[in-house]
Amino acid sequence: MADNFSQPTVQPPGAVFFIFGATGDLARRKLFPAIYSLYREGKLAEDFAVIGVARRPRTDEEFKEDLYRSIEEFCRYKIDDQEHWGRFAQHFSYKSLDINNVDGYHELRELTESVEARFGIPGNRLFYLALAPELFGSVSFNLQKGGMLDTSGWHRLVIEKPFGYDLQSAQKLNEELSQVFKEEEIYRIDHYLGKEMVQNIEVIRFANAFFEPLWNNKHIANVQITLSETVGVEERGGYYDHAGALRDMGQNHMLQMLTMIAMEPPSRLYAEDIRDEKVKVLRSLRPYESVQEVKENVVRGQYIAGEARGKKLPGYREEDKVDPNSNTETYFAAKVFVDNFRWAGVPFYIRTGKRLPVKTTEVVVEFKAMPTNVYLGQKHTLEPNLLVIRVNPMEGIYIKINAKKPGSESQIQPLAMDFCQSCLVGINSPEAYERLIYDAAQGDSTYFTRWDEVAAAWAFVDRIAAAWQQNPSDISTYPAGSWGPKEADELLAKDGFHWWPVNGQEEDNVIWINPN
Ligand SMILES: NC(=O)C1=CN([C@@H]2O[C@H](COP(=O)(O)OP(=O)(O)OC[C@H]3O[C@@H](n4cnc5c(N)ncnc54)[C@H](OP(=O)(O)O)[C@@H]3O)[C@@H](O)[C@H]2O)C=CC1
Ligand SMILES: O=C1O[C@H](COP(=O)(O)O)[C@@H](O)[C@H](O)[C@H]1O
Repeated sequence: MADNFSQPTVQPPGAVFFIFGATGDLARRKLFPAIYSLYREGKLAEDFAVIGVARRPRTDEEFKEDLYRSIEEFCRYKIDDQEHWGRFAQHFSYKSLDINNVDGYHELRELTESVEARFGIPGNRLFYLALAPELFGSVSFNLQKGGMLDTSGWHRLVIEKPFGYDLQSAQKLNEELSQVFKEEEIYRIDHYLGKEMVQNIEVIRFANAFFEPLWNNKHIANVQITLSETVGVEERGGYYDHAGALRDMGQNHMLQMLTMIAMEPPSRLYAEDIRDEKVKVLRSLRPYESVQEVKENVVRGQYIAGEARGKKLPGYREEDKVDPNSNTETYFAAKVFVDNFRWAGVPFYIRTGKRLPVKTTEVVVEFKAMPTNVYLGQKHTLEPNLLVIRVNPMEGIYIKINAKKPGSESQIQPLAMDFCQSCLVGINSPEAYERLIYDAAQGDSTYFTRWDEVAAAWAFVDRIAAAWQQNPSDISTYPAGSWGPKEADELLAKDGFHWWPVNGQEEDNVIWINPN
């Protein structure tokens, strides 16, 4: 079955990939495995090289040992052919460098020129900054001063989130970067945009006559976007305690998913056309005008000690590198409106949190009730139709409809017609970072965020953060392993709705039709 999904491979032009932060967590868990998967699938030819950069001393051999371990542990492909591994690993070298030290870049340049000559690479350079954001400005200036951009090939800068802490700091960062790189050379990562099913939202919407005519306020009652995680803050307490759920997930992944659901069809499938439509959605978000409006529409919470799957879990304030008096939110839910013709009056409910019962990312589109329920006389309340897009870790879509219960006179039964993509593709579904690294090497910026999108998202989020700042300790709590503060349920109940159980759980009355 998996063959149905295979497609011809186009290899990007030869380039050197610089991983700044090559000894860090992101490189180890995501970037090296993604590069290996691309190579395994023939999506990288032999004319590429990777230069890892960080301060720690490493010989090339030690670096390759780190690489090997990272792939063994985190890659969806296992290393099963040592000769093939040798061919892959020869493309990697390491340079120990403090990125604030401009003199070191001359040595980096010499190393780069030698690998370019060795692999026949025509001066194309992709700089991936897997670094703390405070270093982004400095590394770009030093790349320029150190002569790393003096080549006839292209230069691209790939930067990780968070892009700033608020609109003001994001603007400052953007000004620094734009002194060295043009907007079209900057690839701002939001790894959710690299996820198969997030990209599929576009196709489901614009390639199906079933959905697009109904995709508006006449037919849709509400949209729910859930990004729930079972993990706590793990080793990232220092970063997270400063950021919180709103900045860590809300400003980027959640609003980006919302734009994919709400945007108008682009005139062509070009990066700028799609990004133009997305930014219009962000500009149409209704801003909260007062602290009171934020309180009425946005819920924040922090997990306290609890239990999941028989395991006791600590509260957020007991986590490593977290302030024991912290008021940082580990959960938020919001009611958001997109004030345009298509969506006027339709609430978008978004929620995310750490230490929730299930790891899932899911979009539920709830359709309005039929104009008249002709079955009412027979005491039937009709369930609303749902379109559910499962993003992560299960991938697929299902639609929930009402049908006659077989054999009964007129009893009505909800049916969920389920297309489980991950059941078909299994482990062959590419990781988001594979797609994004490949796209950046191809020069395709469709699934990267443009500066005006980032700025509009910060402008929206900053108002919430500012209102919270007025009353930092006004935060609800929820036991680790639960579905978050009860206020998040009340947010929907006030409008006559409820959160749909993720993965269709707890819905005993539904018959599932799953052809897999
Ligand atoms: N880890 C993750 O899952 C995710 C991370 N991110 C973002 O990715 C970026 C990197 O995160 P992560 O890998 O977790 O961070 P780590 O702290 O694990 O790694 C940071 C890296 O930066 C290097 N470094 C720090 N200072 C310097 C310096 N002055 N000169 C050269 N290298 C330096 C470190 O190496 P050394 O100490 O050897 O110098 C290390 O390789 C951050 O922006 C983070 O927010 C985003 C999403 C998810
Ligand atoms: O960007 C981030 O995303 C992860 C969740 O990503 P997923 O692909 O596993 O759903 C989150 O854990 C992390 O806090 C955040 O920085």
